Amino acid sequence: MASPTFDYIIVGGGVAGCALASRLSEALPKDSILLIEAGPEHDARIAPSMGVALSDTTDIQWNHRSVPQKALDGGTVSQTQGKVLGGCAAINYQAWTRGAAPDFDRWASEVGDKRWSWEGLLPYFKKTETFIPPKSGSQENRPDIHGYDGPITVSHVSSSAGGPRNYPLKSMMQDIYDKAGMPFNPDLNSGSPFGYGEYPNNTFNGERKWAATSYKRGPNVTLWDNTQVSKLLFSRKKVTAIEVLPNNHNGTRALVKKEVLVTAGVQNSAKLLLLSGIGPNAELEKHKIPQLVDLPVGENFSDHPFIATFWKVRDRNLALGDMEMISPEVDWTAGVGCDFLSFHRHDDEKTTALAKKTLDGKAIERFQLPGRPHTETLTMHGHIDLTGLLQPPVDSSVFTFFNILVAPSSRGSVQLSSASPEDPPLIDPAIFEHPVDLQLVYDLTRRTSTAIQKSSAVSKYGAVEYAIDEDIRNDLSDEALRKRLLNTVETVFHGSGTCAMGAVVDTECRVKGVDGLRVIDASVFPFPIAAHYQAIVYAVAEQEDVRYYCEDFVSDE
Ligand SMILES: Cc1cc2nc3c(=O)[nH]c(=O)nc-3n(C[C@H](O)[C@H](O)[C@H](O)COP(=O)(O)OP(=O)(O)OC[C@H]3O[C@@H](n4cnc5c(N)ncnc54)[C@H](O)[C@@H]3O)c2cc1C
Repeated sequence: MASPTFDYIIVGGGVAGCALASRLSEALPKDSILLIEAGPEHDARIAPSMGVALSDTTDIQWNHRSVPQKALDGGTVSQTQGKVLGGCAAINYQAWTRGAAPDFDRWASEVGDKRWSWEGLLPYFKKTETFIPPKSGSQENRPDIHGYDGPITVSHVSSSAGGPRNYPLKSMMQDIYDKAGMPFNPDLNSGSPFGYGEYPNNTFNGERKWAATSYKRGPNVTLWDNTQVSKLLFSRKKVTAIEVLPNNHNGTRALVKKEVLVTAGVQNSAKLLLLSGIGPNAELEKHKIPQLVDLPVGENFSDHPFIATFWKVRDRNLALGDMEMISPEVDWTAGVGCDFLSFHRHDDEKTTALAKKTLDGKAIERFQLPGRPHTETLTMHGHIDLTGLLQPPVDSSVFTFFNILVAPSSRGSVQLSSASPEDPPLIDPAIFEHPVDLQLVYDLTRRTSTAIQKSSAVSKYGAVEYAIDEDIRNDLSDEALRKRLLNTVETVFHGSGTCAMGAVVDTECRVKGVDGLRVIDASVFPFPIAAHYQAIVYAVAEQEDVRYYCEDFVSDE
């Protein structure tokens, strides 16, 4: 069979891939676009808000694990990703956060292009969403910074239509945040996310709103699902075709006239570039792959790891797993069982001194960047254990506190395990390797656990921490926190940076040193952003899409 030819080929039908396929097909109706996704087009488990989430191991995920982590005594963590049309947005927890304005302003100044600043990205954050403000803070919301006719419905616990969401432990949660000295923030997506606010999420009426179904594809898009791209082919330095695994789509090769957009996610975009000869010499030589261009592909990888604490309350029928799924007070199927999340900084003397002693150059500048959060907490009404190893107490209502590091200084890598495209990559998120990262997560966990002890969680509900050794229950020393860490550590799956802007791609997301190839996904973040990543990846894809059809598009560089 002759190889089919397309104007554009998009590799990876995740957040960025689906958004780009939709926008390009709308803007360039005469161009042919091939969207290739390694997983299936549909899966009935995705649409319900409580469908696939919380990192179950399923056949619509890559189910990768990290390499042994030095700071975890050789332990490993899940590094799963979505393998289905919609990518991780089909399996994620649906938190919708844009992050802090200073993070993007820093991004723009590091790459020398103000379109990546907060003001530069704001139109695209708006373009993505149909925003439904939280009822709790609507008076103080800023309508000017939200979008009202975008593909993704972004609601809040109090404003998502569908079943009631009066979680029985809600006011207790609020009391904990108050006791932790975290002020209420009426809009976590204003560019200043400090304090706690209602969980913004891309769920409405009990249904996930995600890339694959919310972004419509025009008739000029051809979809090859269940098809994994194994290699990019070049003539001199111009990309000319893609190859797929021999047993996928009859092993058909597809030729490209204009561009290939790699949107395969932070792990697989790097893997594909490396398999195609784009990467560091030493890494390619190890696998006998001829080098096309020498770029630091796969370096600069990071993730957002956490310590979880688990709490059992005295009364029953107050939390997910211990109540009817649908009751007059709460319909657990109406959305993710989470009321609040919050972001914080750590400018205390001890942390600042450690940062100054152990970080330098860009790392210390980023750490000290005013207005950039270092950590986040997220509270869930139930036993939410991502390790899958901790048993909840029988017949009890429980809640979980995630103490998350969102500004890691540690950097790891994504490398090849072999030259075979069928083998998973070697993924090293370097969790908590940097001493400042540990200090931050310990401080946050101390702060939240102390607040819980002082709050109505204990005085009214008799909360007791579980899933820890008896002898450290009241101990919040670094040693005791390390035990909690080793027991509960995972990440919230916010990988980024393996094809960083500035180092691997330019500010148009074009891969340096070759023609006709872009990477557009979470790989291009130059450093970790203090947020959950999907809203940012949508905005990156929306922003990048403008380059293709806006003829009077003028660079401000
Ligand atoms: C369990 C989990 C929970 C999360 N929770 C949240 C959350 O609550 N809020 C939030 O904002 N973010 C969350 N995230 C992160 C967020 O979803 C991702 O950062 C975001 O989806 C990344 O988008 P992307 O386009 O870079 O990649 P992806 O969405 O991962 O898309 C990549 C796509 O490419 C496909 N692909 C890969 N390799 C190939 C190949 N060789 N050929 C063809 N196709 C290929 C994949 O199958 C996938 O569909 C979560 C992630 C996970 C895994």
